[in-house]
Amino acid sequence: MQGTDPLVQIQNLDVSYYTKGVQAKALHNIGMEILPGERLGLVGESGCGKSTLLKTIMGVLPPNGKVNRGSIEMDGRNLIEMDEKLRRQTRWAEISMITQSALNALNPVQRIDRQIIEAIRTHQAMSKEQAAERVSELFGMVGVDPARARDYPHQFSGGMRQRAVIAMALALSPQLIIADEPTTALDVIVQDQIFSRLRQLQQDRGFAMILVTHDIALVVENCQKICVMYAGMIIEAGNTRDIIQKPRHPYTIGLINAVSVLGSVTAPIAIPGSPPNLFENLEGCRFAPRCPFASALCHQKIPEPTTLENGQKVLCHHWSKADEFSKLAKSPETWMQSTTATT
Ligand SMILES: Nc1ncnc2c1ncn2[C@@H]1O[C@H](COP(=O)(O)OP(=O)(O)OP(=O)(O)O)[C@@H](O)[C@H]1O
Repeated sequence: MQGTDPLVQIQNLDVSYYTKGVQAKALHNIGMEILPGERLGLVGESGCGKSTLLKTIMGVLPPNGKVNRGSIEMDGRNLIEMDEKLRRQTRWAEISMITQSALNALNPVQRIDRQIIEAIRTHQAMSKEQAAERVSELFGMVGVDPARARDYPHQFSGGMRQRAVIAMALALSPQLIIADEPTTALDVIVQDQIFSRLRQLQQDRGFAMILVTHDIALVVENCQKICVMYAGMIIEAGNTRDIIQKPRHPYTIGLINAVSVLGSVTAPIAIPGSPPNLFENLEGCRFAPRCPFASALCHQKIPEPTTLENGQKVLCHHWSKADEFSKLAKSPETWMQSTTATT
């Protein structure tokens, strides 16, 4: 079910890491909103800032990470300005996370039910018996026999462990679940099973979900909305169907062509080169050095965001030529023309 007021609204968010006094601008001017009950996919290559954005939403940035500007509003409160005690209460109870590796999320020397019972009782006044009942219910929800709840993590297969982590994320019925590459370590069949279960749970229980992945095909299958990140910025966002049918940013066009079925190209075309080093001073559009369509302006000036009639947002000086770019981008030779691509 979708309402009109956003559940979470992020505005003008800048986050940097400081290493030996040198600043890496990991997030620059991030703006996005998540409606209640919405599934939003956040895609981009490794190092583009996806994890930094999630950690900022969860309030778990490492000590050298700093929010320099912006707000994250949830239920009328700015999470960035909230004191740490209140912030801790929102974690798991209002926003929870399913991490890349279930092995990292679960304590290997503790039975799984105890871990979930402890997580529940840290936030809610509940007897051990009531919490244990809740664990059985949660196991049923994620499709694992509740009788297995007393196992240790190593007694579970990879898929079962990831289901246990999903059970933990659901334990306190949060309004937002962030899933960070939740199935990367699993084979394709188990991946499909986990995603169909997650979608079902999301529809039944109505929580909103941010799915973070480098795999745009997963977003197409699972999310109504998509945000494409590049080098710390959201360069395109909107309804998944609109963006797949009519991408307006050359980077999004490239990501789609890297998956042949989506890009309807005979063989996947990789985008040559790699994202910029964020510790360097970057001028102009951050994708310009790899973009086959970049002009002199692109190398000099960061584009202003444009919002199209369908609500699609794009950050490209030349978005109006995107149909032409899409045609040219289906040829691998086009990508070889980008001036400073390194591979
Ligand atoms: N603790 C840190 N200290 C300094 N720089 C960091 C730190 N964590 C991340 N970075 C840098 O911030 C940028 C964004 O990294 P981030 O991990 O958010 O990207 P990502 O898109 O999640 O990548 P991946 O898909 O590989 O997890 C990268 O340039 C990375 O090197």
